[in-house]
Amino acid sequence: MAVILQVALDFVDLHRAVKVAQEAIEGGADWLEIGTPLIKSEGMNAIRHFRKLFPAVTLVADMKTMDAGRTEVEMAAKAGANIAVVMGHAPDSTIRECIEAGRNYGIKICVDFMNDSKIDEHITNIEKWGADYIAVHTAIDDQMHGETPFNMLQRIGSKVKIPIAVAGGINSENVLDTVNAGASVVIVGGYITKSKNAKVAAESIKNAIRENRRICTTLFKRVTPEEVRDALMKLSTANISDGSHRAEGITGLYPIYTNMKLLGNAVTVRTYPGDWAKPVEAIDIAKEGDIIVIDAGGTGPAVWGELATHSALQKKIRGVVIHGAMRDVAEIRKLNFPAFTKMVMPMAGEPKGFGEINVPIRISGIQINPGDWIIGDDDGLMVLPQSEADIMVNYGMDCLEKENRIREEIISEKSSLGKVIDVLKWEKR
Ligand SMILES: O=C([C@H](O)CO)[C@H](O)[C@H](O)COP(=O)(O)O
Repeated sequence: MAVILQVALDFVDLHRAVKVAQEAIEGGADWLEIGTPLIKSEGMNAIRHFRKLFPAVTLVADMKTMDAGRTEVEMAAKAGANIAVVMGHAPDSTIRECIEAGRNYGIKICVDFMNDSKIDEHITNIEKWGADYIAVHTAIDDQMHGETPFNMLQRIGSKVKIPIAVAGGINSENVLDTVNAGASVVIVGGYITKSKNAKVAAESIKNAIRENRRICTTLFKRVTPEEVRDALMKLSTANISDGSHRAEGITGLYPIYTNMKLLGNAVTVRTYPGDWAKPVEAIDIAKEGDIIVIDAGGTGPAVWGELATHSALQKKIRGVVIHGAMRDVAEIRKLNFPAFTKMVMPMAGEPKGFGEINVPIRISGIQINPGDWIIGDDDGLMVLPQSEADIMVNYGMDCLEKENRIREEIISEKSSLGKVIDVLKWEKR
């Protein structure tokens, strides 16, 4: 049996979901999923709308039912859905009610095991009760923490007789793994809905399956801690801030030239105003790829200049951040050495040797620990604690991907941000 491509329309706005659905169907998508966010935003009217626009397409209502199974399945069925989703975590009575109601109203039922440890012991019952599909699903939020549905799918693939659907970060690179592990329905959300061209994205999923090959993608995949540097190269400080619930960055320091990308792990220095001994010693301690982050009390005299920069370049240090002052800025610009500073002045201090290297420091209220990731660009500086960097990067990537799609919609439809995201509708009341 051919593998079915189900496109998960996880939008909050109907018009955007419709546009992606049209593109995806052109690209060969088989089923359309009215995603949970869309159902929460628009209710059953979303299903009615899609039924009218796509009369012949199988519509999946991702209700994520947890209770009142009969009522929710009846609503979805009467609105025009062909399949409704109940959670594997729901009480057994709710799952059974959904299955019964499904039979009564002529709609199929998919039991969604989202990161569910109960799945192994539950499968036999679910099949016995008459569910039509089982879904193995990794939540979007868990994907950001590096989780995937592949292990669970591998484990249960051979045990299940009814068709298995799989969801959670599926893209053109990994879709083959899901098919090889026994998935009959591949549920693809972000890879298609955030693509600049959903038709091309749907086609590449279909091609990967048909041609039994991995089609590489640089976006729409989450990173491990080892992959943080490469991913940060693609991101801006704004992406990181957005992804971390509008997290604040270091404020009051500025890049000495524009179009700069500062990226590396912090070697921290606490020194006294004008005392450049520890900053210079830190150059000998830092490794290739590091950034020296200096707290010099936010004032002059300068603790960094051209000779320090030449030394840093010898060691392939990626840049410097100074809560204090630097000098020789024209030369440092010519050397293309990324530097952020609070002040610029000609007067240097002297090397007294006070302070410490690689201790926690605070600049503008933001704590920086040795080893933290520092990213800087024209918008400012963000600090990513080492233990959370992969998660912050993954949420930042999600923001970048969403923005890419919105930008494309603005340009291709000669529209505006306000119209595309329906800003009036979402103003706070
Ligand atoms: O069902 C989904 C999620 O719970 C939000 O409603 C997604 O549609 C599903 O995970 C597929 O999306 P991607 O993981 O972005 O492919």
